[in-house]
Amino acid sequence: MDSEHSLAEKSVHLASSDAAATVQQATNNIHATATQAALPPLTFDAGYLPLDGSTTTTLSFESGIHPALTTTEIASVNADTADELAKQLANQQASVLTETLSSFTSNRSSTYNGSSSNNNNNLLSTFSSTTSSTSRRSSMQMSKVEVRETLDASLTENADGLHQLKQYILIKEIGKGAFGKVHLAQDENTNIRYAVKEFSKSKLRKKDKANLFKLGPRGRGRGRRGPEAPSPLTSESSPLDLIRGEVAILKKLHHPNIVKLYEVLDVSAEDSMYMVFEFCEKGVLMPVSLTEKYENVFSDAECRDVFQQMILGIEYLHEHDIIHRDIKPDNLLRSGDGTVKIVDFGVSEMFNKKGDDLTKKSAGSPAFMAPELCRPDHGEVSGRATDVWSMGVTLFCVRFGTLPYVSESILEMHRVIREEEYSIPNEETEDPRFVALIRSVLEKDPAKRITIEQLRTDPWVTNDGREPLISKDENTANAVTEVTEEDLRSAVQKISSLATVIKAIARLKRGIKSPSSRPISAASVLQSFESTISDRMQDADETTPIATTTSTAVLNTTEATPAVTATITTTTTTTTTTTTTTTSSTESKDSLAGSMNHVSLQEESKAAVVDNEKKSEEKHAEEEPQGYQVCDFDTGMCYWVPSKKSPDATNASTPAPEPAVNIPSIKEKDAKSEEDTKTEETKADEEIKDNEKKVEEVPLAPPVEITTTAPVEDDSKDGGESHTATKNKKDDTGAEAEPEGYQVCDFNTGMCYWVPAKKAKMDPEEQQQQPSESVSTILAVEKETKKEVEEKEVTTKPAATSLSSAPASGLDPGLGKMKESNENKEEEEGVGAGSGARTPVSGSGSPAPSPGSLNPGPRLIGKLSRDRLAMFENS
Ligand SMILES: Nc1ncnc2c1ncn2[C@@H]1O[C@H](COP(=O)(O)OP(=O)(O)OP(=O)(O)O)[C@@H](O)[C@H]1O
Repeated sequence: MDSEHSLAEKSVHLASSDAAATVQQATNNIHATATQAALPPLTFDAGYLPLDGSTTTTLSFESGIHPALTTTEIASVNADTADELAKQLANQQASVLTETLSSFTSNRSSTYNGSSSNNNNNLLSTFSSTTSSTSRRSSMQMSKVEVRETLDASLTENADGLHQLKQYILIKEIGKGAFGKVHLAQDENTNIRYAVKEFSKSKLRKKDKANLFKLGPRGRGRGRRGPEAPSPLTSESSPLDLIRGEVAILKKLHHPNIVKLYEVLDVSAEDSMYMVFEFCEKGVLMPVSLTEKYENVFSDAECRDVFQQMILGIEYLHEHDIIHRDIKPDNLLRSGDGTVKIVDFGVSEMFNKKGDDLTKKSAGSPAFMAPELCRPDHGEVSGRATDVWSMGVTLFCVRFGTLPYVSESILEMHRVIREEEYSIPNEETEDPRFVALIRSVLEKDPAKRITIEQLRTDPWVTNDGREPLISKDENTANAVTEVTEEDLRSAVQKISSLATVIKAIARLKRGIKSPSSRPISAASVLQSFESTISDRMQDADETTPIATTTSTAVLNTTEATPAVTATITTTTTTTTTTTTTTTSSTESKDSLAGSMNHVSLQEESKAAVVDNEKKSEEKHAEEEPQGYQVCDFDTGMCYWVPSKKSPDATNASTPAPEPAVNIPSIKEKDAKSEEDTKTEETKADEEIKDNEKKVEEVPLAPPVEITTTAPVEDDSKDGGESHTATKNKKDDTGAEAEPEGYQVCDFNTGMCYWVPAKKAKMDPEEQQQQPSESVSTILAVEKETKKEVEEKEVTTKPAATSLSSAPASGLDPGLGKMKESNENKEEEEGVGAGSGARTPVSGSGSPAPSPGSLNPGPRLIGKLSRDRLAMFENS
């Protein structure tokens, strides 16, 4: 076992193999022993004991290896509890186990508290002491578990004829979800039981496609939100992407009231994927029916206990900017000790901006949906308030066995929820505090609805202070605070303005430390960035695999060894490397956790980076086609602009720009004298100022007369006939409308162009989501020498002409229909890759009309100054 796992190991010298077997047995049965009255206040899942029959065995408490090993409440496991456990185990080796457990526990605690320098975040054991609601409320410390993802799992049949997935023996079906069955499974090594949820990949794909049409590029797919939100599947996508969003959320959450996810398995040869969850043996809180009353309702005290746990779980989620959006009794399971577990994050949404919870999406089950969501065009609503409403409906159900609002059709249900009042059964005999609480939770006006914060001190919830909840700090203490790949990804994902994206890149290039002062590896940022780009582009077309190529070209990414990637920090990253391999991604993640205080690049790594860069440049020179990509971040469209040397450059007469990859390497930079740099900077500043002046001179809404032979969608009847359209229409008020078109920028050169375009049809929701960035906010990366700038201008202008045939449909993120029609056009017109000077690498399905067939084409807008860059950074 490698050193990373050493903390979690403990060698135990046992007198005999019999003793070893005893300990094995005892450990396997810890969970049962504890829960089945032998040790009521303490339960913990067994450790993994790979016994070899000898006199020495190893206790492996490592969740990274074995999913059973999840710490739930380390803090409460101390020498005493271990001692107590040992007594109960009643075997001759108990003291050994006791010692082992306590020593392991103290090790873990110190690691958890950050005092260990080892990067052992994923090495955790499973101990919990949560059986009574008091203990549940009093100790919420949990630690992280690394969720394993296996892409090549296989489903086999064991000797008993049972299906087996890795070590999980599928015992029986315990439920059915929308995408497949849920199985009770048992780990053949530890006998610990799990709920293994099966997903049909084909069903997920169908849903993914359906949502693609329904919701547009940002609202699509199961678990589509925040970091690691799945892209529409391409032939190259991992099937895991289908559930990536849900997995990403669950990975971040470590709370007793949130179901624990241990593993995600993809059986590549079959239609199934599996998520391995902690088993909640008491099942759903209660069945809910639209028509029948559930008779076995909860007592007042039980309701309080359940509701308190819901508050804690939801508070924890909201604190981490996650909105569940489907709270209902069906999604509240109970473990053996009665702990409520919130499950099913399939429609949950993770907000990337702290405090932001505004959502436009309607999700969840109609009967539990808040009134503000029960409108076809409800605009942005507070996700937190909608979760509170659903909690209220759930509480109503568990208390009265019925729903507050019932209707047979969804539309009517929406109307009833919006407009009608519910009645509380036997209100007169009900606890007035409960009635008051229900009324404040089921308040139709979200602004007046009680908040989670207020629920904490509600008289019924706390039973007039006699049963207080643990403090918010304690409840949310186990925050996932370190910067992870996911965080970065999400940060970039939510960056909607072109300026912000450029700013991020500019910062990266200039090696400015992130505002949070956290060391973020260049690789991570670049990788996040490229994911965003590729995600957006894949939004535009799920049929063309583009991610890797595109990101590589845009960001001048090259392969880096994991070791190098892991040590890069922002201070000196400049043009260092990134990688798209899984290995380096992991390494990079580790580096984030492990290098929190580093601000400079170590010499060793620097040399490695330079070396690597050189190698990769050589490699790219051989492999990469010459050219560069320009991207419009508002639409997510990117285009490949071949350079002179490019094999794609069919329009050889048009001088193409140099590949936009000439950001000075560290090596080059180091070689320049400071003086040279200063002179260059001064020159560049002057040039930038000039350009800025040009930017200001460019009218934001230039009236453009467009003559085109390309069929414009609205005028499709005209076929390929030539016609003229005035793009700048006046709106109702007579004001000059925004120019129609889009910006493309080459981030390496900092050059931006305005490309007039035909009117895009856009889903109104999407249209609102799409940022509209004014031209004046375009900024450029500095540090170009005057010469370089001049060269760029000279060389890029012709390219701009070639770009004039950029498909206007690139504006349209509505995708589905547009894509179809574009594909048809492409066939009809015989236009495609290689037919023009530029090929849309996004594979958006947009045609690449022949040069000159569209509008006058992009115009150079210019660059922004350092001042403006600084202004963005300060804002
Ligand atoms: N972790 C678990 N422990 C025990 N039983 C579970 C667990 N997860 C699911 N189940 C059982 O399986 C049933 C179906 O669960 P599942 O979450 O798949 O249903 P669903 O709400 O339709 O979800 P989805 O829409 O995501 O498929 C649940 O009602 C419950 O009985």
